[in-house]
Amino acid sequence: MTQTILVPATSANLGPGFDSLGIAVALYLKVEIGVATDTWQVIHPFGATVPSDASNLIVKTALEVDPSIKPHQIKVNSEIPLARGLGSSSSAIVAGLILADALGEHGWSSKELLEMATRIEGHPDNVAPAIYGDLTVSTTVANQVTSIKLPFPDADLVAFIPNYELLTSESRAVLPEALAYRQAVVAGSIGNTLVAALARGDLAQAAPLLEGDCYHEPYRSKLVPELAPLRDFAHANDAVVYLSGAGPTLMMVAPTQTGPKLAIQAQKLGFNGEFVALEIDRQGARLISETN
Ligand SMILES: Nc1ncnc2c1ncn2[C@@H]1O[C@H](COP(=O)(O)OP(=O)(O)OP(=O)(O)O)[C@@H](O)[C@H]1O
Ligand SMILES: N[C@@H](CCO)C(=O)O
Repeated sequence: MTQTILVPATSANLGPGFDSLGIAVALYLKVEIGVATDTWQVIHPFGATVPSDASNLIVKTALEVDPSIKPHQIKVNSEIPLARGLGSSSSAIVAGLILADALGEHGWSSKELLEMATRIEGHPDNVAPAIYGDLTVSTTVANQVTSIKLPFPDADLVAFIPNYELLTSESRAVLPEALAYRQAVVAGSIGNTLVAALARGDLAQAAPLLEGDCYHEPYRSKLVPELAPLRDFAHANDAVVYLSGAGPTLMMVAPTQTGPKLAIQAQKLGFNGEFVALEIDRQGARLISETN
């Protein structure tokens, strides 16, 4: 029997939903569980900077939650670019948890996976949609993670994926230590109203709120100089843009049936990167077992 773990990419924040909102998109991390070996062997396409032994993030995560699992060869293929704001580290963490679940035969629930993944990643906005699929609204209160899955409204998504990396740690380092009370109240109210509009499937009301963030985009825009000109382009085409996760990917949200054409037009802007039309993944992470 062959077992393959499939985990979608994710796009977090959606503007004012900092560290809380996220969507799953149809780019996948695929991990095939191979034969048992003496030491962990990870065959992957990422080059020398990503480890191929037990210190690889996928295996490290698996061993953190179940140190008793035996070494295997695992084969990794990925459509998710690293350090671009499409949740590559969260997908790797979720894949590691499912690897430990499969090898340790634990039968963990999605909620158990969510709790472990949030503890390891530090915030639930990417790991929740990676596990559940679609749009998730999440928070942690008194060490308890709550995540609500909602259908993201009908819309087309076009990601601008720059040719440069931006590590989450670097992008968090430019954020302020504190927000003034009044500013925090406004920021929260924009996020709340966005969630209500998304829950109603009302893209027209959600669109300006997706651009209403006060928590992180004002501080991070200097790291992603394409944000302002892409917003101008988007507005001329009935679309809006938010910084995906910690960046540098920018996500355009556009009316249905317009995404592929918008991606072709936007490519002509001459930015240093690629425009990709993306679908929402409605299902989330899964383990596929096939008999040979
Ligand atoms: N499949 C993988 N296998 C091993 N390590 C990985 C894998 N995917 C990501 N990583 C590690 O995670 C790092 C990227 O994590 P980081 O949190 O900076 O960005 P991201 O998760 O892609 O973006 P964001 O969190 O903003 O959506 C990579 O540089 C690599 O070290
Ligand atoms: N909410 C996180 C996502 C990236 O891990 C951030 O914007 O820093």
